[in-house]
Amino acid sequence: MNRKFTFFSRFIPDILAGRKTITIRDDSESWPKPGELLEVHTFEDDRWFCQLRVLEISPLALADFKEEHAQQENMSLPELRQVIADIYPGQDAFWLIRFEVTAQ
Ligand SMILES: CC(=O)Nc1ccn([C@@H]2O[C@H](CO)[C@@H](O)[C@H]2O)c(=O)n1
Repeated sequence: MNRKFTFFSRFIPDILAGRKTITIRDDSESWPKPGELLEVHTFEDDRWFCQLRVLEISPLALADFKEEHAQQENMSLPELRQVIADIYPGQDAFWLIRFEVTAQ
């Protein structure tokens, strides 16, 4: 049984088109392992929208966010910093999860 993972629905188009290939999460979502398949649902209404394979999970501090990470989110670096500050106010230690879409 593959585990469930959620994204805010505003990111669905970028994920399905392969423009967003990473997500940055806190410790509570640091459990995915490379190779694992995730059944991905919307955060808002729990609707399945794709399956992802985890390619990499690695620690990433706020101070180490780079343009390269923003590109993999299909955002500018200031946008990415703002998104993270909105979702995770006051936090500075994260996990980078890199993925590929395996079904949609
Ligand atoms: C419950 C909960 O935290 N859900 C999240 C958390 C994060 N993200 C996105 O991952 C990237 C880096 O965080 C950004 O694109 C975020 O918007 C998301 O879609 N859903």
